[in-house]
Amino acid sequence: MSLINDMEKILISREEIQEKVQELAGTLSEDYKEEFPLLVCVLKGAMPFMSDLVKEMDIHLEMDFMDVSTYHGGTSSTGEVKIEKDLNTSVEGRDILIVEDIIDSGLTLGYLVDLLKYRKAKSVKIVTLLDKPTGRKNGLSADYSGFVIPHEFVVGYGLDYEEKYRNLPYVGVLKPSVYGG
Ligand SMILES: O=P(O)(O)OC[C@H]1O[C@H](OP(=O)(O)OP(=O)(O)O)[C@H](O)[C@@H]1O
Ligand code: HPA
Ligand SMILES: [Mg+2]
Repeated sequence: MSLINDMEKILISREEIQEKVQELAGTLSEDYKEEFPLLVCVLKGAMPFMSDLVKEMDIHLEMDFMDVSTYHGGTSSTGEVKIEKDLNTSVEGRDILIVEDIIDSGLTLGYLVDLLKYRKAKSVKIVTLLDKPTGRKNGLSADYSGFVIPHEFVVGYGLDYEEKYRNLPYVGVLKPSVYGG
């Protein structure tokens, strides 16, 4: 038994991810070489991306972690977000790079960007591995983006279905039978 048996298809292979992470890290290292950026990993999904990205960045940087949950429920989609774990570092005057696995509705990041600006960050930028523009409920866009993906629910490389599949080294779409269909 292998987890790959649960996949309908692989959208992005391990090799394609590795190549893209190196490319993004190179660009970021160039753009931030004069700064001492604070990389903010949005738990839990961005953990594998953050881990691989920082190892390819050849500049001084600081890391911190934040865990937020977004309430999409009810009839409103106001992007109300609850902070489950806050940063340990002050962002005032800092150049912040938010590291995300995916931007879908944009509500999580919309909230985070506003919060970090309110806390007087010098700059706030976003790097995301995946961008699903068809899901967007606000005008949010990433400053650095790996792959634009179609309107499908994806798992792997940090992304979960019921907390599972985050450990896959690739990004894929599950077979309908996995959802109990
Ligand atoms: O653009 P959005 O519609 O807000 O969706 C994107 C966010 O949703 C997922 O996280 P989730 O809140 O499910 O938590 P997790 O990272 O712990 O899986 C994903 O990791 C992003 O953080
Ligand atoms: N997969 C897993 N988690 C997600 C997704 C997705 O496509 N979009 C937002 N959170
Ligand atoms: Mg997340």
